[in-house]
Amino acid sequence: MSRLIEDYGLIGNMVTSALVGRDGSIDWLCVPRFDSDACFAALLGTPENGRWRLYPTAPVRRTRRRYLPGTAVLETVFETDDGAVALIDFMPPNATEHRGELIRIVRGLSGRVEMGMEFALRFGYGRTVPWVRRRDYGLCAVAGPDACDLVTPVPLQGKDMMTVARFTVGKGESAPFTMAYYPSQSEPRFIEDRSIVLDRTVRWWRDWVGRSTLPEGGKEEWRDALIRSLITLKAMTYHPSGGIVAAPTTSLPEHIGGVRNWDYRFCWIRDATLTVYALVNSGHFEEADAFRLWLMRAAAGDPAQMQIMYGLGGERRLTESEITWLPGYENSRPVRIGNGAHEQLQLDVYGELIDALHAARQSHLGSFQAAWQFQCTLLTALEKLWRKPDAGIWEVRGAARHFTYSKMMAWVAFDRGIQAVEQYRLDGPVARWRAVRAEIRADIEEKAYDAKRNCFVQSYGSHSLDASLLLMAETGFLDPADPRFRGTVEAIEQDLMEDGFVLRYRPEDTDDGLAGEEGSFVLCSFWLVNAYVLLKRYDDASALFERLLGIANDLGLLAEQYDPKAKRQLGNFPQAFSHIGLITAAQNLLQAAGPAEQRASRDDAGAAPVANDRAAAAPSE
Ligand SMILES: OC[C@H]1O[C@H](O[C@H]2O[C@H](CO)[C@@H](O)[C@H](O)[C@H]2O)[C@H](O)[C@@H](O)[C@@H]1O
Repeated sequence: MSRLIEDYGLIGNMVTSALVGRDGSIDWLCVPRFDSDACFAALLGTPENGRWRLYPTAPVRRTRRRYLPGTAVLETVFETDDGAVALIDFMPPNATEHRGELIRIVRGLSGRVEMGMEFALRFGYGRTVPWVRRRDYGLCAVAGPDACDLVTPVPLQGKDMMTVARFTVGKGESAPFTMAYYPSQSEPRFIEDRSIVLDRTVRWWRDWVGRSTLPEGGKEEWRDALIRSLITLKAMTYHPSGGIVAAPTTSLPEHIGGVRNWDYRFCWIRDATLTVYALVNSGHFEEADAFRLWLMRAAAGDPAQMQIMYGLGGERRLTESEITWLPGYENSRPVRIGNGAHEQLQLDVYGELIDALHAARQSHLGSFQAAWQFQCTLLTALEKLWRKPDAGIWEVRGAARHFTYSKMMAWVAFDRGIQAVEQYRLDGPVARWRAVRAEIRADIEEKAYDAKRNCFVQSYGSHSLDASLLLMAETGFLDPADPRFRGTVEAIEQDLMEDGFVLRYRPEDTDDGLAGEEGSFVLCSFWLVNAYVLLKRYDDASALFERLLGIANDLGLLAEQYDPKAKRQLGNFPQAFSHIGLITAAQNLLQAAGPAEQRASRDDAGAAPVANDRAAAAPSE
């Protein structure tokens, strides 16, 4: 299939999600969970790999689409010479780990439009053709552990290993379809009136959005983009356990035709904690608490065995393998499932986690006694680990090295531990932690600073830049007024910017163990917005933010990367990282003291911003 990545919209039920093309074809759906096998995999193959298409049979003159405001309900309007229809796609948020529904309603808006339907269900990532039986309500399809009903009053027919239909819809009429999936050994569930479920789903999303705390004022488009990103992050949470996926897709390429294709349908501690951070800053505490409990269960046991990522239920074995029968998006092979990164050492996750738990503590979330004991154990493990080379935030598959960002986040981990003792009178070996914190700082300042260029570098002894260094002030490691921060930002602008967007690093300068190139990394450009805010370069910050809003698709969705030459999105879609970046940058631009400034100044959440008090908080340094 050669639809652009940005031609897709996302619908979801906080257990799984689907990608709907602007032509009305659902080309990606994994059931029952985000990380289950896909039953529609045309996204990474051909229509024979499974899809569900609803379309006007006459030529479409114009297509427009939008989410119903404040919801994840997608409406696509097709205009033909015979009239116009709206296709409404959504997944009710009452799904479980075993069952869920995808609902499609075709509504006549004007004239009389003939519609076609093609339903090709292929379990097992596009390979397994189910056994399909006719029912008075539609059809029932079964293959191995999976079953699915298609419930509709529209007459269905079998053709070429698919189910097809032709029907017409006049103004004011509608044709509903429910795809209900469940384990094949159980009974199908009663299907409710679709318009009642639609109303309930719309209300559910609007109630959720209504609980957000949004910055006052600012441009309407910025606020709309922020709300869309919040909804998109919420759609990536896995309600049964509190886990959060990095993205709901696998193997959308970082370079068309290349090998940089990864499975993101798992819970990375880094991505999830940053998601929680963005949600908490927007008033959504429930997700944070659910994630904290998920984390305590996932990482329970020997801290030396803590992984950088887990399955949605906390599963540890995420063995990477290839789906050889799928040709890949625009022939970008291999299509991978599982992710070998789960076995890597990535030191930054300790800092991200302890920083997020610190932020949660400042927001007075839940019971923190268990979380505090857990953090103390992590710091004990990190005391032994922080000197080791690692795979870094970008999960390089080349040789391990001493990444500056990893060391800085180890500094953050001890720093937040010390703050917890100082500010909340928690019990911990603070003198020892202060000594480790000072040792890490000295190590970084000695080995990762290029005095000639006045900038920090990607790893000890290297001359390459890395966009993660944009966070040096936001994490509190450097004062925003430190000339070395300004120097680092300027060096990144010179070395890593292409056509106005930021690369995470230059693959030609960084042995990441992989062939080929990649696009600019969307999150990194948002980090530059935040760095500009901290440097008080507000015009540059707004201009870059606007440019970034311009690369989102018409629905406000962002993939992991963007190719500024080809002007198209790349990588898994939509990606939590990109939407986290958008939310945080919007808050930094719209609030007098946004999250970057609060984090940089280590201000207590909710309190008035104060000047950076690093010297006072870190007397031993
Ligand atoms: O580019 C190599 C690596 O790419 C993926 O990692 C990226 O996505 C992760 C999930 O969003 C994110 O946490 C990480 O920072 C990114 O570099 C992939 O998952 C890795 O297996 C791969 O080595």
